[in-house]
Amino acid sequence: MEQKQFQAESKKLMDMMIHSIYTHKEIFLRELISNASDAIDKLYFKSLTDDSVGMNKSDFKITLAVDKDARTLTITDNGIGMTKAEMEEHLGTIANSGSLQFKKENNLAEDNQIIGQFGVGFYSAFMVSKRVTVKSLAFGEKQAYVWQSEGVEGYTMDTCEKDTVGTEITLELLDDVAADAEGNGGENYSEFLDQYRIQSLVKRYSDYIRFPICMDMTKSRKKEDSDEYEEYVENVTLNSMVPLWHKNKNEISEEEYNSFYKDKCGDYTDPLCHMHVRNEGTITYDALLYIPSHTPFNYYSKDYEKGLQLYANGVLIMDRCEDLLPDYFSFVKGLVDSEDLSLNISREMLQHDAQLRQIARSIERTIKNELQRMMKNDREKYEKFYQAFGLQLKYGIYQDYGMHKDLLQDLLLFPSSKDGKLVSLKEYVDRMPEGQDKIYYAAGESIARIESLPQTEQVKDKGYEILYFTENVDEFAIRMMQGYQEKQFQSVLDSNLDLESEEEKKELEEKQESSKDMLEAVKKALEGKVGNVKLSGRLKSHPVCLSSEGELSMEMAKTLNAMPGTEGQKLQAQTVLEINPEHPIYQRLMELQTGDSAKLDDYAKLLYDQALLIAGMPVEDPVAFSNRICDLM
Ligand SMILES: Nc1ncnc2c1ncn2[C@@H]1O[C@H](COP(=O)(O)OP(=O)(O)OP(=O)(O)O)[C@@H](O)[C@H]1O
Repeated sequence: MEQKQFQAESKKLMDMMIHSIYTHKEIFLRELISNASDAIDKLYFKSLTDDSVGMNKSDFKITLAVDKDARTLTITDNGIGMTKAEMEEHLGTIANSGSLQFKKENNLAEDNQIIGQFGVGFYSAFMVSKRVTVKSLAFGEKQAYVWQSEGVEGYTMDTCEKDTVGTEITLELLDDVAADAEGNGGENYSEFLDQYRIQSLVKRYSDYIRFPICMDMTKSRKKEDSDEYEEYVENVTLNSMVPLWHKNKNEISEEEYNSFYKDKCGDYTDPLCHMHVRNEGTITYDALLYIPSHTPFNYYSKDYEKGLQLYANGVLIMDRCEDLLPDYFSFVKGLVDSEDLSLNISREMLQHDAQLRQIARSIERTIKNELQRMMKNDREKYEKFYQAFGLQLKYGIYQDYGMHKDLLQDLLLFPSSKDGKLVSLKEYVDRMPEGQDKIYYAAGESIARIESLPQTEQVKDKGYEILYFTENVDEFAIRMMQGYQEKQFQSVLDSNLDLESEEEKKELEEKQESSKDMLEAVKKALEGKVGNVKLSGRLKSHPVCLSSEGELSMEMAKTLNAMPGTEGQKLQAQTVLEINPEHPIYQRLMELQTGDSAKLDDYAKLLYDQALLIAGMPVEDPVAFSNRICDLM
């Protein structure tokens, strides 16, 4: 059988290369600067073993120049240059990367800084140019060559004058295209002649190229001893070169960390803390992570977008890589830089999610450890963090059927009945008195509201601490956790609290039996509003209280019923009206049961409404409630 080669229609391929690979035209500058940086790296590498290069690291630079009249942008480097053959091979052949070849030939380690690998980036220049001219003098050569192309039709090559080693690429920008009547389809290429636009593109994509990227910028200043202004030209280095995260931690001041955060993450206040990580395990990456000191205004809304910036070898790949952060740590800001990423050809995406997942897992651990350290060593700071983002951690526990509870449960804090301070679950369990085997909590609108609930009295009298759940998600979250350190959570608003002694229970049962008819009559009067009416062993000063039975508590039902889309299908907690047998009202009810059943009805309804009000719930018929009170008065 005959072996055949695949054929490629090179014009079509080139057209696809130019118009289909990249989403944003502006990245052409990133690609050409990366090529210039690679060329310099190659010559620098040579200079380490070859004295004839005659250059120091500080001599290398990339220059950008704009000529508005000629509509050209020129990118010049004093790197290794290209020979005639190399120009033909690398610029005349799609997907032929001289940089990849160089890495292979020189056995460069994986962590070298050379960026190019696919052999396509150069062609992005044609997204914005009608003609591209490359003049180059290769190191060690006497003759320079010029390569010129207008895109798909091919290229020309010739000798040219060039005295210095390196490459100069001139882009003749395309003409602007006016938008149609609806404002669609317009293209503005002139923006790439604007010095500030170029400056911002360099800052955005190429800030950490390790050689200076310089440009003459026209600025304006006040003339000395005059109110007039004059223009002057200043050669400005546009990039910061050394990424902050590549510096040694002990060389970076708090101030530097903070101003980097404010600059990059668009916050006007200092962050609460930073994490500077260098990971050298199976996957190598650097990360600079921050926790803001306040909740962003849109944080708990759909508009908030989580994510970290992602760099590959100091070149920006993605502005917001969502996959690097789990939702429960979505408040974290910052960046990750890795040499180990498999990029796709446009450098806009990653090839293998596995690497990203590995980095994300490691980052998750870092954040958790940092928060735990803060909780232990700087409680005040942690509580500040918790005020801002604690709610998100609770959502995290509730999410995914409680899958993340082990990771997050020790980061939770709740206000407590003990001293009004926030307490962690571990602290709660560690200080539980002997005999207590459950974690008690009470859910309600506010701490003040919960503290006034009659049901809390008995638990406090026992010397047990109560966690106050004031946020809607609290009770849902702990239901997902089921328990903590083998201790069950127990709502003090549950009707089966079971805190009485055997003797007390017996006494209550007897009384319950003898009050059966009255309790039955009260239940009947309430017309199905409560599932049960019973005598209570836990009430002290209050005549009645409302508690619930079963999985769904009253607070949970309230939350679920407030959700959009639940109209017309309200959930109902199984409620129990508890009556205090030690209160004078009990005696009165017993009397009425045998005497005036109409009055008993009224009293039952009144007591139920009172119980609702104490529980922080609205009475169903306020007018009827008010009329009944007036009748009594
Ligand atoms: N300024 C330059 N100086 C020297 N050689 C260059 C220059 N620009 C491009 N080259 C050569 O042309 C080759 C092709 O460049 P191109 O940008 O298309 O791909 P690449 O940089 O190798 O890979 P990638 O597509 O990943 O960026 C480079 O590998 C390099 O050998």
